[in-house]
This record gives sequence, C-alpha cells and structure tokens, in this order.
Amino acid sequence: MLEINDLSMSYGSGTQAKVIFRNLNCTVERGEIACLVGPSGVGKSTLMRCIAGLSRPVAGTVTLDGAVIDRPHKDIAVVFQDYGRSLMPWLSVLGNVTLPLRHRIADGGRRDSAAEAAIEAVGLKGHERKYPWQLSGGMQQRVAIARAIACEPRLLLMDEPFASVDAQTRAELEDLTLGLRERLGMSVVVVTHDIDESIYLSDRVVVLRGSPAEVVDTLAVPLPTPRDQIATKSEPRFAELRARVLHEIRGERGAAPARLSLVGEEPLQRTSIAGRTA
Ligand SMILES: Nc1ncnc2c1ncn2[C@@H]1O[C@H](COP(=O)(O)OP(=O)(O)OP(=O)(O)O)[C@@H](O)[C@H]1O
Repeated sequence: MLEINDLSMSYGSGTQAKVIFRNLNCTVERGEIACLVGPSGVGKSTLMRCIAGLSRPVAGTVTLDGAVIDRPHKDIAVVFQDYGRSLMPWLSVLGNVTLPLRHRIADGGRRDSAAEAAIEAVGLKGHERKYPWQLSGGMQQRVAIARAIACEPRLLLMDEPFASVDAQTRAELEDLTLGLRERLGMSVVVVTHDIDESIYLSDRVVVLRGSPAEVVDTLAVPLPTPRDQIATKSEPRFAELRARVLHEIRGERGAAPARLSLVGEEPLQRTSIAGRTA
C-alpha cells in the first residue's frame, strides 16, 4: 500500500549538502503497523516528512496505493510528539478535532458528528467542550489522535507520539493505537526510540542505521494478537526480538542472538530490506 522506492534525501546543496539517506526502499501493507527505529539523527523524522509529503526527496518516490505523494495528502494524517504545539489552545476539544474537517465536510452537523465519533473512539467522550490546557498530557495526545483519525486516513504517521507522557499513559496510548488500527483498518507508521514499544506495536520493525542511512533490517513480529502489555512482553520471543533490534541498531549484526530459532514454536521470520522473505 505504502511504497518507498529508491528514496534519497539531503539537506543543503553543493559542498554543504548532507545526504541523509540514499536509495531507501521499504513497503508497508494495508492495515499493518510498522515502526521505524534507529539511532538519534539517523533520519527517521526526515523519512516521515517525506512520507507525509511535507518534504520533497531529491530522488525516488513515495506512493500510496500507486499515487505519488509529493505534498500533504488527504488520506495521510500525522501525529507529532509535541501535542502542546500541535493543538490550538483557543479551540475546544471539539473545535480542534473539527478543524481539519472544515474543508472536507460542508455540513456543520455532519462535521460535528464525525468529530464526536473520533473523540469517543479515543475515550474522551464528555470532554468535548474542554480546552487543551484543561487536560492532562495523555488526554491532549488523545485529542491529537482523534483529530488525525476523524479524517479517516488510509495511513496514520506518528512521530515519537508517546515520548512526552508518563509510562502508564504511554501503555494506554499504545493499546489505543492498536485498537484503532483494528477498528479502522488503516496502516500506521510509528517512529519511536523505545525498542519495547516498537515490538509491542508492530507487525514489522524497520531498522535504519548509517550515514547515509540504510534500512539494515526489517523484522517481522510474529507475536500473537491482541497484544497485552504484560503477557506479550513476557513472551520469550519478545525478549529475543528486543535483543535483535538492539543489535541491529548498534551495528552488531554478527552478534545477534544464536538462540533465535530455538525458543518459541516457530523460528522468527526474517525479511530482507525490500520486505521479501530471506
Ligand atoms: N531542516 C533541516 N535542515 C538541515 N538539516 C536537518 C534538517 N532536519 C534535520 N536535519 C538533519 O538531518 C539529520 C537527520 O535528522 P532527523 O531529525 O530526521 O533524525 P532522527 O533520526 O529523527 O533523529 P532523532 O531520533 O534524534 O529525532 C540530522 O543530522 C539533522 O541534524
């Protein structure tokens, strides 16, 4: 559904040009959650901006169901880390969620209904008339998620969405994201620094490393669904995947745990950087 084809991106020009990534390839299937992980500064947010159509790559394409994305697209919604800056403090919860619908749904009643449904879906029913500053950080991020899903996107992009909330709220928002994907069937791409989170949320973890960055591995996550914060994270395969992702991020590929295929019912599926089974 989402295809990243030979994507190259750099900042600056001439001798000052800094190449962030070159000829990057990756795919995300319909209804799949993929997490992008990698060292700080590797280019994860830059890649997300290209996928969102907010930055123009210097070469290559991003396509959504075959259509080239070269500007913001109505079927792609973005949730950023900093809910404090992405919500409008002078608008109520309902006003914030309604905002992007103004250009899409002409009828005010229908617009409010769509926004109210999204607010209910993120568990904020009853808070419609409050302002962002009257809500906790986790609730504000729920408003940002409601605003994103109110548009019924085919692709939801989340850039370190839970980095600014406490651990308990983070776990709740992870489960909310999994539930929304289940209900709405959209594809989701998440940038996260939290390796446990990347495995818990993902169908696939995409590891970026290097300068220019490369997709050094794409790991299928064959953990049962629905996921559970305690049961899933207690699985031996969860610990194996965590070790594997950490090794990949650190560039210790040769040191990846040898027990991978010995624990659990099935060996972990390994896919190549193009997403093909290796
Ligand atoms: N607008 C810009 N102009 C010039 N350089 C930039 C710009 N945005 C990002 N960079 C540089 O591009 C590189 C990749 O940045 P990016 O924010 O994409 O990395 P990241 O992997 O998301 O980092 P982090 O995990 O720390 O958020 C960094 O060296 C950064 O300094």
